[in-house]
Amino acid sequence: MSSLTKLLQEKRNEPSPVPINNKNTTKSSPLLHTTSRTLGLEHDRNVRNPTTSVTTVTQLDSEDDTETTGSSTASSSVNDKNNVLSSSFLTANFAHTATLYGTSLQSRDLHQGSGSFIDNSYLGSNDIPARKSSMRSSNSARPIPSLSSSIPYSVPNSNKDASNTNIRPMGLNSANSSYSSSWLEQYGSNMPSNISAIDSTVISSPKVDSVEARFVISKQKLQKASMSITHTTSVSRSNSFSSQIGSLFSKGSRDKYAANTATNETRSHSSTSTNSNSTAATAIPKPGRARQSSIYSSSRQPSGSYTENFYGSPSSMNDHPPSQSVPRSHHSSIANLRGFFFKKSSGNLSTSINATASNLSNSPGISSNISAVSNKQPFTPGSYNSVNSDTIYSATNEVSQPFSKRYFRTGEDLGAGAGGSVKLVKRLSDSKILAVKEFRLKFENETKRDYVKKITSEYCIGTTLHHQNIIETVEIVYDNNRMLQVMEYCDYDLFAIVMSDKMSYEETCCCFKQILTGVEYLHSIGLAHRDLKLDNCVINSKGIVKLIDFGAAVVFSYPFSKNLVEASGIVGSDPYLAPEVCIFTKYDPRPVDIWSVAIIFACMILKKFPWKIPKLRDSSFKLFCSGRDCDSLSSLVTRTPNPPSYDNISADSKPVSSNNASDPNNLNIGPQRLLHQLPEESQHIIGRMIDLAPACRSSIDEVMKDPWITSIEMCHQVEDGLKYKLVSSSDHTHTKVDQSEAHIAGLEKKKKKQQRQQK
Ligand SMILES: Nc1ncnc2c1ncn2[C@@H]1O[C@H](COP(=O)(O)OP(=O)(O)OP(=O)(O)O)[C@@H](O)[C@H]1O
Repeated sequence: MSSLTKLLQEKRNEPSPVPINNKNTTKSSPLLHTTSRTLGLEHDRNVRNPTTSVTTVTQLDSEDDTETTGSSTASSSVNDKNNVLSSSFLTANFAHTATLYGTSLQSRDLHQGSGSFIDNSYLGSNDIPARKSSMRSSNSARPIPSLSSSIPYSVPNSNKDASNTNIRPMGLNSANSSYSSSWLEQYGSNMPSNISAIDSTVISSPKVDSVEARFVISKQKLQKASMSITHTTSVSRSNSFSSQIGSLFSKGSRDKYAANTATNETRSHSSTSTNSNSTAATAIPKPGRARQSSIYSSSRQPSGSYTENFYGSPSSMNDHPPSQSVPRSHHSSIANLRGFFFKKSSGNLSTSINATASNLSNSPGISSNISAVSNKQPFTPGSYNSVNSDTIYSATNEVSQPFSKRYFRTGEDLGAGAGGSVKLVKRLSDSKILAVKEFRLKFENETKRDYVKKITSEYCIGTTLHHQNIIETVEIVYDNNRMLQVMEYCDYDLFAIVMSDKMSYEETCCCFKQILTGVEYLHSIGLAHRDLKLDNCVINSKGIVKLIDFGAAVVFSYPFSKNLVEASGIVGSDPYLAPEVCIFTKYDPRPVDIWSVAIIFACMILKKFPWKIPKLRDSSFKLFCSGRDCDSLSSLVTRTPNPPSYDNISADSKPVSSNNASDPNNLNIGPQRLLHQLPEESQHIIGRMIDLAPACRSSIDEVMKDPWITSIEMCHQVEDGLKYKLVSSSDHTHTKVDQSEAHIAGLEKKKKKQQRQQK
């Protein structure tokens, strides 16, 4: 399969048919700074059987092969629907995600076609039929090049086998482009008639069900003293909730940040119940699943004997699976895990990794009972009455007692998603309130291997990460045929706080910077989250934001290696997805995180999504892509580090609003479409973070060095002996909402109640 790297190389060797802004060609991308080197190719454990692959997702229907923005021409006029904007650009993107969930392609199509996710008013009327058609036929479509292959990375022997393209030296230009130009073919279509405004009104969180367990993470010594956790009951939300809650944010909230800043000063001190009537919408379009879980997709990886070997041998987690079962076994998730830890860690860490792996594989019944237990097994309050409970990981020494003797479930659900459900529990020893994630059971159509990979990845990551902006895992237990992850509890979902519409601008910036700090930590250790969204940020009573849900996290770099391990699959939630995820089979996951965090910031400011999905069928996104002196999304996404036009946005060069679509200063098209709605001081770095080209996108290090980011006062904790001391910012306080609305589940309950009352 061709790759983005190859595509870029191809572009460099051939004159670009469309002028591209190359003003600052000397500026180097953080992704491109490393020296060229030949890589030892590693097998891609994610290579699918082409006959069954659904997670590759990079198949485009012939109708979708081109994607043209119609940028820099009057054809991108917002007001003239007769102007031609290449429908190839419009349609090329949507097909990718649609194929992700394997058999869900059609269901997703139908789902979207029903308007449950993309309301008809959001899309051009001409888009919907075309999209349906394309999606349904995408199974027979040609594969799309991977982002990683088009990105400027060196891809030795990349034209030999797609399986060899998932690891590339970070920052190298590629060669040997075999990228098919067919998908760049252009064909026109009429502009949708209703694309004049960013009209996404739904903060939704499609399920994150794609997971690549690329590594095993060993436990580290918990060095921090336990953080104080507020003992507060709460209700839950999950991404499924947020996906259902629909139009939580009013359309009219655009440009409200200034007003909110003024009015929220007083409101932010409120700890009373949230008056969400103004923000909770009645219409609740339910977004479709953003993607199919690569881990859930049996086609994503070969199944069969490897699974049996995995379970059959306690040490098999650290062994390469049989090559005949997993042709790319040497780069299997287990191998990845080994590499990650053995290289990075001392003997202590390696030992603990092995112990973790052994514990998992030796856990009674974990192999034999996975399939036997019903996914609908009831989980009643106080039901931790296990007769068979093994502690796999614990940050404390209080594991002599069975799990059921040490915890009591309060009955409160905190949330549920693709990975499982999260409950509120009380630790009996100190009455501390904690959260317990009960990993889901294996799906019927899921292989044991895929299931264990999913579980292993998430809980191992949880035990490894230690940072104030990352949720702390207290214990991992195998109890009653289920994996349980005990975590610190946070009182609020950031989603719920944003929903309250009480956040001050300074508070928003603080949360934004805390999220960035968490991402900085993740990226510094070679991990990418891949599902960053409001739903996956919780905040404690002290105003400390923590990232949760590492079910989609991947290793992109192993210790002492400069090779980039590319991620694959459309993983994440539609509105937060970076465009390259929807186009290429493989991509660098770091810029994906950066993009998602920028979308989070935009959501916090605008109280709505800029677009519902980063595909050209989404009129708002199409307009965002337009006006860039480039006529195709593929060209935009595969650009080398040539600073985009909006890169130079400043107070001096701020464009003047115009209604003329051909006017480069038209705020309705191009990056200004979104950026002009954001605070001026944020526009530069946010613009860099949502650069369509991942190679040009700011790295987390660049983001953290941005003058505006640096100036943000961020609440944080500092070590004070064995404890942590809160350092609160002086320019804001953190919003507290009533516990009945602190989590999405509470908002959902309220919404259902309102619906009942309306009937
Ligand atoms: N430590 C925590 N404290 C408070 N609430 C939490 C905590 N962990 C999870 N939650 C709540 O539970 C919900 C589900 O958690 P999580 O996202 O880990 O589940 P999931 O099944 O992996 O979801 P997804 O479908 O996004 O993968 C979260 O959205 C959040 O509301």
